[in-house]
Amino acid sequence: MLDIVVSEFMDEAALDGLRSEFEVHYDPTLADRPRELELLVSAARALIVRNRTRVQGPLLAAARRLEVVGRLGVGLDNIDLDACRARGIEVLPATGANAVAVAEYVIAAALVLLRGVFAATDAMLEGQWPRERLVGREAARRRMGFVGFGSTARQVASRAAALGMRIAAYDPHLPATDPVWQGVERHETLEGLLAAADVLSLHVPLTAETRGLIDATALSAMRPGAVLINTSRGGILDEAALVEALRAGRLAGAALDVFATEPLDRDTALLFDAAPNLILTPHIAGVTVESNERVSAMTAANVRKALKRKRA
Ligand SMILES: O=C(O)[C@H](O)COP(=O)(O)O
Repeated sequence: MLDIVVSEFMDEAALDGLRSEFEVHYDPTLADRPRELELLVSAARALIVRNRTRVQGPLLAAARRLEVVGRLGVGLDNIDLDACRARGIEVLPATGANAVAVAEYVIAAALVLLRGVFAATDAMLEGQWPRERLVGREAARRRMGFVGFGSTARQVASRAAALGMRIAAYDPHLPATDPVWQGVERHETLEGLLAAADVLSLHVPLTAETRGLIDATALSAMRPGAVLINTSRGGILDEAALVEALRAGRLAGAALDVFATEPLDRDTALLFDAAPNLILTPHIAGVTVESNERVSAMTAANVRKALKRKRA
């Protein structure tokens, strides 16, 4: 009898651990074949996903034996949490396991965007020597602003502080008395943070409260010449308004790892085409060799424990 279906990529060692105790069906392309996935999940006690599998509507309706969803990551916006709760299906994210990977991505992006020297190879091979055009900015003493100051943002902040950056954040869900605010400029309003940050990094989940949070008005409230990094979720940022701010030169650059539609649809690709100083990556900030091992091991352990507990 099938115990666990894994519909997106997962580390082999963690899979082998699960296979030693359970019947596992692993196919990292299943997220793109929802009908087949529904059929498989109808017999399974557990489902392990990343961010592409829509654990909602028809999939949940088909999943009659489902007891546990293991999430190889932290974002839960692809999962209908209310429906899972109502059915008694546990949803288990890999909390914290990819935070270092995201933090290193954000720091790298901040340095690349501020310095602006790392796209000169083509010009140099053409015989140019564009030194004056490539005089960039230092991170030290600039202000890194965080929208959302949870554990991933704090991993970024400690690294940014080590570079000599000032740390500022807006997080209405963290009480002012929380010790994490020590040494951090705490902003009561989003507008206050936007006006202060030289580098703005987004670290909030996609919820009804955060959808469209960084819209045209928010972007126009940012410091002229600031740069923006989004590793949270695409729906939080108005992509068209960002491109407009980049083209107008109000913002100096952006790095986007997450998008309203993933992979990019044709219209979004056209929108982003040739936008100045825009770095695009395919939802990979949280995925490194090491984080994939940690996330997979944590998820395997979470699912194993839940299945054993439920059987007992
Ligand atoms: O939510 C997350 O942690 C990110 O989406 C990365 O995880 P994923 O690759 O599993 O989506």
